[in-house]
Order: sequence, then C-alpha cells, then structure tokens
Amino acid sequence: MSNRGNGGDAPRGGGRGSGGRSRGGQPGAPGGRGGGAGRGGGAGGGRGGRPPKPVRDEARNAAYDLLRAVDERDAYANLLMPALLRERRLSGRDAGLATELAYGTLRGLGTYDEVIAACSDRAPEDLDPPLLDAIRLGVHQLLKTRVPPHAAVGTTVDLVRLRVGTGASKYANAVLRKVAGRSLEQWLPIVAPDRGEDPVGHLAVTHSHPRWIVTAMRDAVGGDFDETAALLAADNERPRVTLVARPGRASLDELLASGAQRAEYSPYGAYLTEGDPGSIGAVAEGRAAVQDEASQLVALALTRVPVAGGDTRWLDLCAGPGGKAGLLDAIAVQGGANLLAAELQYHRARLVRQTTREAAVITADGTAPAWRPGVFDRVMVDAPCTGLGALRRRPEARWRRDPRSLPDLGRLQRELLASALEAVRPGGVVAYVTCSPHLAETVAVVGDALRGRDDVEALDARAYLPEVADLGEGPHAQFWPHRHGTDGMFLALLRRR
Ligand SMILES: C[S@@+](CC[C@H](N)C(=O)[O-])C[C@H]1O[C@@H](n2cnc3c(N)ncnc32)[C@H](O)[C@@H]1O
Repeated sequence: MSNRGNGGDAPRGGGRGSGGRSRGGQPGAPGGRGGGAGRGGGAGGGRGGRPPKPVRDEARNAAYDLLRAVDERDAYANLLMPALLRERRLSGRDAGLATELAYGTLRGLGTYDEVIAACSDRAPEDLDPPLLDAIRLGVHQLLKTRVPPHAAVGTTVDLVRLRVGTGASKYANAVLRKVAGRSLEQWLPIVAPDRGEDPVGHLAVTHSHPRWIVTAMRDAVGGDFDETAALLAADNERPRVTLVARPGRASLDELLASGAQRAEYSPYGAYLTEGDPGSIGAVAEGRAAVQDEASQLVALALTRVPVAGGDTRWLDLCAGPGGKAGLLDAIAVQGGANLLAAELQYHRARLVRQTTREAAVITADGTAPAWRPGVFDRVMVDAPCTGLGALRRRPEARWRRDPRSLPDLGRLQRELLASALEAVRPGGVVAYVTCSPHLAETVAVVGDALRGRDDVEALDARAYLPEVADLGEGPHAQFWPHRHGTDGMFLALLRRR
C-alpha cells in the first residue's frame, strides 16, 4: 500500500495517513532523521565471512505476501488471507501467526511508519514499497508481539534478503536494531505529537488512524478525548465472532451446543470464542450465520415497532450481501409477512438468495423503484457508507477510505432514504442504518429527510432496544465498538404519518 489515501491530510507524501507532525529530527530520539540507519549501513549477516543462508519462514512470507497484495492490487486482506493460507497449506499456529502479523501490521502501520522515520535517514514514503512493508512487518513484531527481538529482526532480515535483496536487508537490519532499542510505550512519546498541542495528531499516531477519521470519530462521540481514544483503541482489537440463529431455521440452543456462548444483547446471537464457524452444522446449512450483533439488533428493532393495520409487506432496499435480509426474512415468515429484497448489484443479489428462504430477491436500483409507492409496512435502508464503524473487520480499510467519497455517498444516502419514505405506507416505519458513526452519514442525512417532509416523525430508536444501554442521547441509536463490542452501527426509525 504505497499510497494509502488519507484524503489529503497526509503529513508527508502518500505513504501513510496517520497524524504525523512536522519533523526536523527529534531531540533525544535514537536516530532521528540524520542519526538513523544509513543506506546500506548497519550490520550485515556475519562478521567478515559470508552471511548464513537466509531461512524462509512460511508464516512470515504469507503475511508479507498479503501486505504486498494489499499494496499492489488493492486486495482485501480478509478475503485474500484465507485463500493464501490454503494455498500455502498453513494451518494451526502458523496460520494464526501469519494472520496476526499481516492484520496487525496493516492496522498499526500509521504508528510504525513514525517509528521507522525516527530510525532511518529516509522517510518511509521514500523507501521501496516492498522494503517498507517488510520493515513494517518487523516493527510490528518488535513493538506489538511477544516474538523475541532477535527473532523479529533475524526473520525480517532473512525475508528481505530472499524477497528484496541483500543491500536492502542490511538497511532493514540497521533500522530494526534501532527500533528494538525501545518499547512501543517508550516510542510513542517520542514520535507522537504532543497531546495538548495537537490532540488529533496525537491520537492519530498513538492509535494508528488517519487524521480525518480521528476527527470524524471525535465529533461522533461528542468531542471527548478519552472516549475518542477508547474508540480508536477498540478499532485495533480483533472483533469477536458473533453468530445469528435465524429464527424458525435454527435455535440458539443449537449454537450453544456447538460451543458458542449466549450473546449479551441479541436474543438470536451467540459468541464463538474459538473454532471455525463453518464447522457448525447450522452455519454450514445457512440456517445460522456469522453476523455482528448490532446488525442483528437494528434489523430486530425495525420488526419491533408496532404498526397499526396490516403488517405483511416488508422491503429491504439495499439487501446485498444479505445479512440483515436473512434475519428479516426469517422473522417475517414467522409473523406471516413477506420480504422483498432489492439490491443494485447482480452478484450481491445472488448472495441474498443464499441467506433468505422465502424472500423475493430482485436486482434493482432502490432510487428508481420497481414497486408502487406507499405499499410497504416496514422498510430497511442499510445504506452504502464509508464503513467507519467496521474498521476492526478490515485491517487496511482505514487507509483506503477517503473523505472525498462523503459528498457522493451523502447524495446516495439521501436518495435512498427519500425512496424508502415514498415506499412505506402511512403508519409504516423505515429503518435508516449505516455501518458508520460519521455525522455526515447519520444525523445529517436523517435531519435533512425530516426537514424536507412534514409527514415523517423520528421515533426513539432506543425504546426498541431495551436490552442495550448507552446508545446515545436519542432519538436515534448509535452502537459503538468500545461500548458494546459491536460494529459502530447507526439506526434511525422513522414513522410515516
Ligand atoms: C451496506 S450494504 C448493505 C448490507 C446488507 N444490508 C447486509 O446486511 O448484508 C449496501 C448495499 O447497497 C447496495 N446499493 C448501492 N446502491 C444501491 C441502490 N441504488 N439501490 C439498491 N442497492 C444499492 C450496495 O451494492 C450494497 O450491497
């Protein structure tokens, strides 16, 4: 990822997007710009003689290949990694190590690049991307794992020798030896901007997020520094695996009998602390699935709002790949309702067919309705968004997202919500959902819709989620990774009068 877009607030060049600061060498830092490892400087492989033959470490090579694929081909880490592990026949501890190293490096590189800059005479963005990725992998091991320092340096130097070149391996060796001189806790005060002078930059470097995301998160939590820090820290944790037992198709007991634990909030949810979800029969058969708990709860909340009169026609306006549609369909069937699931993209509509049983699934543009207005009792709009609420799941996503996408997304979100409000009948209810807490995608969109019509009222969404505390000041509900252990999902419930 040689050009991780950070929407124009990159402190230096295109290599990274975290906070950064103007740097002219850091007094007291080991290395600093001028004092870092010189090109080709530092230790080589042995004293005088030929360096020992480099050893190929399969787990680290797989992690490295993932980093290169993310950089070169814009690969999605969570989609490519399982294929890579299969192809390399890595399983058990090796698979776990490869995944942790790759994902951890991708998450942490905003911090790591600042440390590398302090230990090198060249800025990270001036290094060859293959060398930079290898050094990042080594820095991650040194600062964030229990890998012994000599192993972290040695395996990285071997990897660089095998994959990049001998000269580059000497450079990597010199940089990593400087990095190894301090712990992460010791490095952070050296490389992060001062909290008082530049709080956003401080959080960006300390928690490895682009500045624009730090700002957006801070605004979304209401400006509190410590809560913003807790949220960013939660983004760096691995999300737990949550299952949903689709009602009428699988029971929660079935999941619990497979070793899962009852979820804290969702009546259909269970946490899987170890093992492969695909090995659970109900999941393999599509009667249960992996689904974040907040995703379950926003769908459930829509079904809980009382509607006077008939309650038989439900619409999911943005259904692909079908997580919420799968749950809505199962609940609809139990209550005698039918779900129409619409999705713009054909291949995603096909996925919705796999998650639903009775729903009618169509490939359709939700902004150009293929249905008559005012006929649905309940409508779900799970709108396309920046996905800032799901950064835990996609380790590279924070560097790819671009704030310049917000105006286009905002237009589409407004059009889809307007279309949903046209589709619902008087007395019916619309759920507007985003997997992002960004205010431009949440309250701004809903606020505009409410101002633009006099026949729509916002319900207190929290009232339909009584099992969940701390959903905000209302009337809308906001889930948070650091408060609820879920994705940062937003829900507004709107009734058409
Ligand atoms: C956030 S995802 C929905 C996730 C889904 N509800 C789930 O729970 O699995 C948004 C979806 O909206 C689709 N989409 C984008 N524009 C659309 C449009 N104009 N009409 C219908 N669907 C659209 C995207 O292709 C994407 O699949």
